[in-house]
Amino acid sequence: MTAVMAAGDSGSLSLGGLLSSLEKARLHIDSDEDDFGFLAELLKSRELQALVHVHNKISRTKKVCQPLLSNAEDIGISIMREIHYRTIPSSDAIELFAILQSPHLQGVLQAHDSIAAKDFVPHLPEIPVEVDEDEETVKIVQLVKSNEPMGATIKQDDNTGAIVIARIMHGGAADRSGLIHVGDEVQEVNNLNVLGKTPGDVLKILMQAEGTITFKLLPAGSSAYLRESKVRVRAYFDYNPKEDKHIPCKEAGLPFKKKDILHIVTQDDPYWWQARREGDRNMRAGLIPSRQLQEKRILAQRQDQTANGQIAGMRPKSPGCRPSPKVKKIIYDASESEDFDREEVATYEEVARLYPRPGLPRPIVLVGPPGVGRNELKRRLMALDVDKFRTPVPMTSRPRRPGEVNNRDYQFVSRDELEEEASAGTLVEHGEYKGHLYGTSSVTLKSMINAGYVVVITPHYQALKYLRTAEFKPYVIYVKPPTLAVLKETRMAAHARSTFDENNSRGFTEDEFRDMLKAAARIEFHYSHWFDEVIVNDELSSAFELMVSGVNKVETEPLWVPASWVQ
Ligand SMILES: Nc1ncnc2c1ncn2[C@@H]1O[C@H](COP(=O)(O)OP(=O)(O)OP(=O)(O)O)[C@@H](O)[C@H]1O
Repeated sequence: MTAVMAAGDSGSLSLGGLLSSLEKARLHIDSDEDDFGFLAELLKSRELQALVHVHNKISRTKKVCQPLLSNAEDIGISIMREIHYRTIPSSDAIELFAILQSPHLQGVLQAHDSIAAKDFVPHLPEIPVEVDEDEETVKIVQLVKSNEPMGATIKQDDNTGAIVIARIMHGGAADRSGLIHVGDEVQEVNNLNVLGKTPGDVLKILMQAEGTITFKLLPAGSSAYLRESKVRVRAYFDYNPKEDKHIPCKEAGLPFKKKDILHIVTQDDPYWWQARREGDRNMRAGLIPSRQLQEKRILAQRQDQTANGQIAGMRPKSPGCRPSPKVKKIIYDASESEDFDREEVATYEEVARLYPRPGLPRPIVLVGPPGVGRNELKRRLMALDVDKFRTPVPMTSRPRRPGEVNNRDYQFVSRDELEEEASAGTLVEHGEYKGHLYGTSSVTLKSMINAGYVVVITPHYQALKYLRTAEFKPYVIYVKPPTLAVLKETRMAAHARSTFDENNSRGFTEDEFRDMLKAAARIEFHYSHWFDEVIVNDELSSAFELMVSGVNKVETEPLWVPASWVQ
């Protein structure tokens, strides 16, 4: 039996006409009465009539119901952002903001995007088909060749040598036709038998073909179709398929940059996932290396680099070689080698949108190399609104100095108390300096967050491992030093005080600037995947402005965070 399928048939159906043709045919065809009875019942059934009614209604509508995009929700957010940054928004803009912010409209936009991305197909059980052993069911599929790639890849079946569909790209022409599935065997292309041909031969035929291309396909045994997953990930590396020797089809690859949010459409293949860049209007998915493949690649690359000594400078120094600590304040008690002990292979992180929670602001965490200006930025931010921004007072075991006030400058506690807190794991960071312990209590931090303050902290970068949790949901800003030349110029012009000098009595030395840049390189190498924002602290006023707009963004916009923080 040959079933001819054509996408987009919009002709109206008449069940009455079909029924009378069936009655007429009954007299001439020698067939089982039961079969005729079954068909007649089906054509008379109310369910089928209702379906046909809906079909006819839709097909009579002049407008073609095709989604123009699948990122309406993102566009809504961009408009809200645009309105938010207007100094004096018009009343219409304010009204639009309120409409876009309403959960109902956001739900509608989300539903629209799911439908546009075909993220709605229910899992139906397979319909058992009884096929005559000698008879093969083939399907004829026609696709119109255009500038857009076909959205399918082919390969030669290892066992049978037949040409089969290897992959269907989500949202591509083949996928949209709904008629081609992974595993379908290609028998003919434009009436040319492809039996015994290689995938290369078939590609040549396809390249030479013009207009409509007709495929004769033998459907795969299982018609497992693709269902889009809802997984979003943040990529932690740059990817260019053109430079990837191993990708099955370079044209089908999806290039992306570190920190891009990707919508993973399928993870069926252990090595090659299909994804779209979030917010990309192009509904066609592309191939990207799976987490498993990328982890293997990174580990192999690191082994090579280590063997060639390329990352030797990044490796932990032996204790004997470590320079004596110069940091004035808290010396965090984790050694540099901790970076390596806990090192993970950063490939993708599953993310979800976290909407601002009124009365429960996210803490702002400033990290960066010592001396870069985190405390200066924090001080300026706190001065903007003393009732809104707070910073926890650190604890110390050192005796109170004249003029110091308990709970303002430090919480003065005994060494035993601090040690107990540290071993109970209730400190987000702690360290020892000149024989005295210092630490920041996670209890204080939590109570400030729960009281509705925007907490601003400047912990040691290694504390990120303990802070970046669902409990605190921090927004991490990395304060990056500018180039050596700009560092020297800006700090000298501002008579900046060296934080490496205990008394803050002198400016930074050239060596200290160089140390700052070295520390920055190390922090970026190990922790950059955790930064929500990077601010280069060159001109203090512009760095501060960037920080203020980052802080505003956290309060007003849904932002991507690890998926586990949202569940
Ligand atoms: N962009 C800048 N231009 C000029 N001077 C700056 C700039 N940023 C910071 N400074 C100055 O540099 C000095 C060190 O800054 P700050 O105390 O904020 O460093 P820090 O990152 O908190 O260091 P540490 O982590 O060692 O405490 C201060 O005198 C500060 O005013």
